[in-house]
Amino acid sequence: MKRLAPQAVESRLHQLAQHATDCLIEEVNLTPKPGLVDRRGSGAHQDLSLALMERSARSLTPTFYALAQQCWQRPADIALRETVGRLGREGEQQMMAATDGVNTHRGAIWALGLLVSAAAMQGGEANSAQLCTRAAELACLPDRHAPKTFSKGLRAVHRFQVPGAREEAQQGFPHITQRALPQLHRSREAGADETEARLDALMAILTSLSDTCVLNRAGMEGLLTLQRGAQAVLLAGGTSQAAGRQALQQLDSAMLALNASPGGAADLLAATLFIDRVSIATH
Ligand SMILES: CC(C)(COP(=O)(O)OP(=O)(O)OC[C@H]1O[C@@H](n2cnc3c(N)ncnc32)[C@H](O)[C@@H]1O)[C@@H](O)C(=O)NCCC(=O)NCCS
Ligand SMILES: Nc1ncnc2c1ncn2[C@@H]1O[C@H](COP(=O)(O)OP(=O)(O)OP(=O)(O)O)[C@@H](O)[C@H]1O
Repeated sequence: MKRLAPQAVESRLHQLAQHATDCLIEEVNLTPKPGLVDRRGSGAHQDLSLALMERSARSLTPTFYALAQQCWQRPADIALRETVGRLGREGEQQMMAATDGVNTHRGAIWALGLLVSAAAMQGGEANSAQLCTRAAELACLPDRHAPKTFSKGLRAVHRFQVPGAREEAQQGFPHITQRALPQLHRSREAGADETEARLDALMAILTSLSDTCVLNRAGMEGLLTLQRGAQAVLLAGGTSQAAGRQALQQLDSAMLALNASPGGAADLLAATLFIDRVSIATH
């Protein structure tokens, strides 16, 4: 690993934290997303808004910075896992303080927190596969201090016997490496503009993610509706095509009718944008 001067390290740590926050802000501003908060409004959410999501994203920069600082050029071991867990939980408290108790970004703190940590472990230089592998190593390690509390995500994982946020990270974010990033690149190369390419990447995640946010609100039927709807957008040529945009509009209406929204997929899209920004290109 390269040895950087202290000032260069400091600037890289700040950059990683700022990129993570920027990706959250870009995710929420991406429009139109099915059922999610975007520039048009709150989607299927009563307690969320664009302004609240942006405030929440900004409150997380110090958490991402602390994660990067603690993880800089360190190997994945239990001590580091426990530090990351503590900082992640403190980040959740920062978020809750900034939003008056509304859960805006719990899943995003988890995914982006692990990826910021992974980028720092690699000394700020890694390709997407290395980033996801390092993040998975951390996610697989036990954290003695993790509270054994009830969560909506765990309830869905047990009830429907599907992988959730924890498993996605432990498996090295397959929805990012095998779906979202390849789709993002394919759509860009096919001439889609950046908004269309990002929406297509979101659709690619949605085609197979077992999003516990959707399962909790709309059950397995709701999740299947979402997965088929996203597939229809991509089969119609993606959101750069009129038929693809129309399929997306139908999917949005279906999600609003089900009062459901794929918050987990939105988190993974933000994480995809982060990897796209910080990783060394290998494709
Ligand atoms: C693993 C987490 C997300 C808790 O998972 P759990 O399923 O119990 O949680 P909860 O219902 O609170 O939140 C789940 C969130 O994950 C996202 N999500 C849902 N489904 C999925 C999925 N299939 N894949 C990825 N993300 C998903 C959604 O945003 C959802 O709101 C996390 O909050 C956690 O354990 N944090 C502890 C602190 C820690 O160790 N942090 C380290 C990194 S900073
Ligand atoms: N643009 C977005 N719009 C909506 N949700 C998003 C967006 N981006 C990320 N999310 C994620 O979605 C999650 C919100 O999901 P959900 O509403 O299911 O959470 P909850 O408050 O725990 O549950 P509920 O609202 O069903 O009571 C947030 O934790 C956040 O990680």
